[in-house]
Amino acid sequence: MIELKDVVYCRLGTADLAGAEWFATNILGLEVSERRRGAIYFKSDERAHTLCYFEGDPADQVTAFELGRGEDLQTAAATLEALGHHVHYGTREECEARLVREFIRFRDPTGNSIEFVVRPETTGRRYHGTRDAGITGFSHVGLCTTDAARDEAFWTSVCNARVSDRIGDAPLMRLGTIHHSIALFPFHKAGIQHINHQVGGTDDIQRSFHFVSDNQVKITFGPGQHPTSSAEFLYFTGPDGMTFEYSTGVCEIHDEPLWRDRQFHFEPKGFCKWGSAPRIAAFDNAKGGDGQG
Ligand SMILES: O=C/C=C/C(C(=O)O)=C(/O)C(=O)O
Ligand SMILES: [Fe+2]
Repeated sequence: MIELKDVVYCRLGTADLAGAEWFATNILGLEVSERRRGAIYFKSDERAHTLCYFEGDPADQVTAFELGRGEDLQTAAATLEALGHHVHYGTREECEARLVREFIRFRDPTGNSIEFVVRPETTGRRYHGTRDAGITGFSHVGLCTTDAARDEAFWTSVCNARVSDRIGDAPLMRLGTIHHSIALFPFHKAGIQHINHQVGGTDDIQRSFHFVSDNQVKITFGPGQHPTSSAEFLYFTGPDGMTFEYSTGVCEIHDEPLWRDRQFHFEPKGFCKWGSAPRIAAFDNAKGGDGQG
């Protein structure tokens, strides 16, 4: 079993690095932690970085998870190779570019590019956003899946994820006590479906709703409240069509052996307690939106 501790960063290719920086700082509210040739690193909490935009193909999207120790990485690589995954071992320069000690990269069964990393850098210095979005940290990713049952089995049997709830066939899975760190949404191709940052409270969701709309950024869902995690949320569209989510109040699961995953219906009520309908492609089967994400 590959023991994942947490989701640690996303890397997104873009043809417009300056535009991505403008959005990440002025709209999303992240802090630039470092600039390198062809790449900009962003902080959202005490970690050295939780998002990196780099000059490249917007289809080049990576999600990284932290493993405990170097030995775990070797074992994980052997497990993945035995299952037929091609495993790339990060070179010294690639590790340096990710601020990690070691990493491997492979594709999950859908084809999502995943990195397992050891010893990602932290700063011990709190994050200070360009605008006061109230961000408390990077928290989870939604990944597209072309076969939810197959990919759920990968994340829960090969890795240590546990299903907290399902919406239709879409599992929301935890790695620690937070309700979910990974969610899988059925879609016809691989990709990051959304990137979540937690914010301090309802005020931040409401203030961002007005701020984001006033800045002509497309809101695709919310404000609303998820019946699954109880989190209040707002989704909006960033560079290259990426969906970003702010949420607050995600529930934690502490009664681990007793928790039973719940089944929610894949329709608007399964997504929002307040009646907001999603306009996000991978939520489109929910019949609530126009499929634009
Ligand atoms: O509507 C589905 C999403 C549910 C949740 C949640 O319960 O918090 C998410 O954050 C998500 O996967 O986007
Ligand atoms: Fe989410």
